[in-house]
Amino acid sequence: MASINHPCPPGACDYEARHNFRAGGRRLEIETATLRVEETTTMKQMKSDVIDGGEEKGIWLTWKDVWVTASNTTGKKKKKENINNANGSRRKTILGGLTGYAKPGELLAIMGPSGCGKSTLLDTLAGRLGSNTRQAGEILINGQKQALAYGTSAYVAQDDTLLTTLTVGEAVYYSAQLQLPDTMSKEEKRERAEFTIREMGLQDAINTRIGGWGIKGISGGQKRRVSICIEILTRPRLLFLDEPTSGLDSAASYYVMNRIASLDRKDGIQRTIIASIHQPSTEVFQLFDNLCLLSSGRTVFFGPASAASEFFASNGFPCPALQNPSDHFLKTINKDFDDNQDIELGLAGTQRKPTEEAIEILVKSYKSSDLNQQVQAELAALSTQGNGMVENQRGHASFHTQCIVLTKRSFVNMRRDVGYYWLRLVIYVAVALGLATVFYDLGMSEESIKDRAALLAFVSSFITFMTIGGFPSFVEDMKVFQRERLNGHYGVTAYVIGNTLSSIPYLLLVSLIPGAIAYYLPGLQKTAEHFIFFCIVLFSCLMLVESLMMIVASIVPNFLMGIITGAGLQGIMILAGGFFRLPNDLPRIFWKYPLHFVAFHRYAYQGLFKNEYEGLRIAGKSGEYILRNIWQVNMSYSKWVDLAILLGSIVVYRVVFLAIIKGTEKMKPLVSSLFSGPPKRSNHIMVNPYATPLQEGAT
Ligand SMILES: Nc1ncnc2c1ncn2[C@@H]1O[C@H](COP(=O)(O)OP(=O)(O)OP(=O)(O)O)[C@@H](O)[C@H]1O
Repeated sequence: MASINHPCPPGACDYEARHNFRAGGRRLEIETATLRVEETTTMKQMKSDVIDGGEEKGIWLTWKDVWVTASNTTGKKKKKENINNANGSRRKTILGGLTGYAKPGELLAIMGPSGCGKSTLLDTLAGRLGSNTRQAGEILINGQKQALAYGTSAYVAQDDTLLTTLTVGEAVYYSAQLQLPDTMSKEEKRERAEFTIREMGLQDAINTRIGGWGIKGISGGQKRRVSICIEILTRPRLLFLDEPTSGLDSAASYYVMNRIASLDRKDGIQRTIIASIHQPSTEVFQLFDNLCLLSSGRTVFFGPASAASEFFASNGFPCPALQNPSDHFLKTINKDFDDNQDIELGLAGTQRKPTEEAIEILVKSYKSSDLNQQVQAELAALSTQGNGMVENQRGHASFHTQCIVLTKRSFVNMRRDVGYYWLRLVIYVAVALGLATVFYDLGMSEESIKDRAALLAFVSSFITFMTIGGFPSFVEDMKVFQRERLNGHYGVTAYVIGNTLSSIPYLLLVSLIPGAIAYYLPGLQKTAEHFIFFCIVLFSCLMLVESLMMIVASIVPNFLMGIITGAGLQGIMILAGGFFRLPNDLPRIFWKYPLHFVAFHRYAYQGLFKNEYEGLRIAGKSGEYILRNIWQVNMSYSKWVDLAILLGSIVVYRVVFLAIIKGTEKMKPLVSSLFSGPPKRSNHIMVNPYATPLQEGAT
């Protein structure tokens, strides 16, 4: 039997799960052997990257007495939450005075029950806390207070934010092209991408689409591994992983964690790796150098992972035989189900709180333990022996390469995402057919004066209005951008250029086909010049609405709120455009000045009206007369000026989009520094029936 060849390692109590993967294990071992052979060229390349980039320094990360509070969104003080109300404000304490360190060449695991603050600790260390949080305490990198430059560290977030239309291979390869320096050839980048994909055991899914809502693609566990692949492509010196093994079976978890833990060995650079993790198997647990065990934002244990069992045993909580130690730790400190247990045991309403007592014993014991003293000593030593400022030595693809790759990737995504353009094209064609039948063959009667304008106003306002239908796709796009941007994959300008250029062919297509139907069947001016002008105005309006929606997506990244905001803004601009209420009849305050001049609809209406009426004589009236006296069009400049204003507005909208993203990035650290400061005692009272006296450092 295969089990003879794969005996369960001693001390591993979760052997059943792994033995279920015996065959898989054998296959993976063979793959590992193949990888070992193939590693040589890729590893050489990785090494030379490092040498090219200069001397790589390891990163020592230390944190002392870190507190994080968040505004209480419910507004109500919940019974068991740690809510600060000493100064009248309601803030929930998420992290209560954590101290620890992470060293190069070591893997620090953060463990604890769900909601204990693992992700918050990772976010705090990585400088990614949300705007409703406040932090206090000292976080040092190589002994100094410094912000890590984009790209020095990588963060694998809990959610897998990926472009669902790409295949696994494409997602990783595009990312390699964006992140790896131009000194590497395309072939080398492809090799690195393929190597990393195999490292994460994704070779069989390389040509499978990632998939998402409505499209079945790779599994959740495979998505997790794609996210990890993308972030380890450049072998960052500081790597944060938020639950890297969620969704993975125990064998895959082991291989993934093993590859992550052994990143150092591949190129000889010592990496600092911090991972929050749920339910590690015994084998995975053995990969950890240090363990930080949290409960309700407090440290239960920090120290060598191998010392945790002894610490629990010495406090009266020995790990039962044949039980996975990590399961035992979590079970001992998880108090979420105490009430259920009480109900099951018929003790509801009594004072039985064994888990809370256990936690208090462990927290107190840890505080007074040698382990804690050792952490303080390490901290003191690390803060003096650090290597100073960390330079971002990671080479990037050039701006030019970033623009080209982002344009290509976005083009492919737009082509494959039905919701981006294709669905809109179908709806536009249907609406254009509707318009063509309603306004068919307008002729030259008196009524056609009004009908022509109604048709043109409908096309330039309502057809373009429907662009908001693409908003969900814009939001998904923005989410991927935000993840990649936070990890320093590319610049904001390159993204905006890529996004703009890639959309042009589709917008031309959706202007031309429905445009031709809605233009020729009603019998508008037939020359090519008039039709081309009409299409360019339609294209400009679509581009403007799309730019407006991208601006909205960057500010309001929520489907419903974004669509409501975008629709509201457009509705107001349409009203002020000068068709539904003529320019001279618009109320002067707000609607005429400034809105009529700001709303791009004014230039679209006036340009299209001039394009249609100029040169015509309808029911005895000249086109110029109709424009000036009926539609109150400003005739002091030509239709081409209206078009130029529309095209210029596209540039302005895109620059605004760029400025908002850049501004948000610049403002975030400022806002966080405003809200962070020396810890105040009143800010961190942890209301708890077993509360220990506050440490002095937290005052
Ligand atoms: N920005 C925030 N605003 C308000 N509450 C927050 C915020 N961030 C985290 N919290 C709260 O802090 C607690 C810890 O959250 P966190 O995500 O860090 O837990 P976790 O240990 O990573 O949980 P899980 O293992 O389930 O992912 C939770 O109760 C969460 O609701």
